Amino acid sequence: MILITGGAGFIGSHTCVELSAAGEPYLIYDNFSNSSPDVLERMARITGQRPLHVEGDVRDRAALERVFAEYPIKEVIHFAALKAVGESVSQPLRYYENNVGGTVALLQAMQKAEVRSLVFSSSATVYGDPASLPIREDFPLSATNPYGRSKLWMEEMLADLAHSEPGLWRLARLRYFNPVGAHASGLIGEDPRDIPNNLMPYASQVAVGLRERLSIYGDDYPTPDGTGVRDYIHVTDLARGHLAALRYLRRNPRLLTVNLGTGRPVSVLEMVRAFERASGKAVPYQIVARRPGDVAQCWADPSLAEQLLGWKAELDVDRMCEDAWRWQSSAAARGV
Ligand SMILES: NC(=O)c1ccc[n+]([C@@H]2O[C@H](COP(=O)([O-])OP(=O)(O)OC[C@H]3O[C@@H](n4cnc5c(N)ncnc54)[C@H](O)[C@@H]3O)[C@@H](O)[C@H]2O)c1
Ligand SMILES: O=c1ccn([C@@H]2O[C@H](COP(=O)(O)OP(=O)(O)O[C@H]3O[C@H](CO)[C@H](O)[C@H](O)[C@H]3O)[C@@H](O)[C@H]2O)c(=O)[nH]1
Repeated sequence: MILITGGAGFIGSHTCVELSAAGEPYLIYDNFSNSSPDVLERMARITGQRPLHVEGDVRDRAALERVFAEYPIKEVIHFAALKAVGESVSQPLRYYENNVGGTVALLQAMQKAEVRSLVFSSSATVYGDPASLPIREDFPLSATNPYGRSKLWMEEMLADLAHSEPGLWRLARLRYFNPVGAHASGLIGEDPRDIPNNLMPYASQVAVGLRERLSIYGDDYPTPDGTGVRDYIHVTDLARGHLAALRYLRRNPRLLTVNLGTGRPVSVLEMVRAFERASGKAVPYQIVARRPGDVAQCWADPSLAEQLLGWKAELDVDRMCEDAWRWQSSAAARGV
């Protein structure tokens, strides 16, 4: 059985659905701080079975120890974290406590239970402002905000742990690029509680009429159309990457570090146009000043993941937008 921390969240719920399809048993462990138990019902409509879950916090080591004692857990996928970059700047201690503290407690509980296989959600944010593109895993790392620093520290903690008990730990550090889209059923997707920080959920809310217009943060970057360029990856492709990483770790007791991206650069304006095509709705926008801390361009060299895991992203930007739109325009996303 696989323990999925943060399994009720955006990427976690999609990964659970893929695990169900692959016949892999799992247990969701989530405190619902950024998700709702409703998602469990919607996942059941996709998989045919309500997922097993325990409500709990990853910082609560005693609760985790009970979970390891009670269920036959052999592997962990660790999604649980706070992820809003701006909020991490104003509340750094909350981010370090939740993300770093939660990961320490989880790893301690794992060590005690002799469970030594973990797939960890890292982020392309660990590359800071890359000196060249596409980004390979051996590029220099840096952090520009507390969220990014928490990811860097957790990556380093995992490396220290691997060195402390050579050959025992099976650890994957998956560096996600920009996850977007939703499940093809329209039943699960990204569900931001407040005003969305990220491009795709914001554009979706404009298209559905919840917000008046999108602000595009700068059109004077050194990019083909002046707007920021990213590597958007469909959340279902990303979810499948976790299965590939688990299977790799089952064969290889080592520390794995891979990019999960498509390798295809897409600008903000290209994304807005793709979203308009997919939704048939206009996405009115205004150009505003650059957002502090944004890099001009960021996209992956995804070849290591293909070579080691036999995984590559398959779904294109049009499909990402169609699925995001199906989710955003569904009753579930509107909370009705
Ligand atoms: N979405 C992105 O753009 C992105 C990019 C790179 C990396 N990541 C990382 O991927 C992971 C999943 O992200 P997501 O987009 O699915 O976020 P999300 O907020 O939708 O999901 C995270 C889940 O973890 C839960 N959680 C948070 N703190 C917890 C705690 N202390 N104990 C138990 N549960 C807790 C939340 O309730 C939520 O269900 C995170 O680690 C995030 O940092 C996300
Ligand atoms: O309302 C918006 C929101 C975003 N953008 C632009 O759209 C692009 C993508 O921005 P997102 O906020 O969607 O994503 P980021 O690349 O800034 O960051 C995301 O991906 C990173 C990894 O690359 C980190 O994981 C981070 O946590 C996660 O939010 C950027 O050029 C940004 O300036 C806008 O123009 N308007």
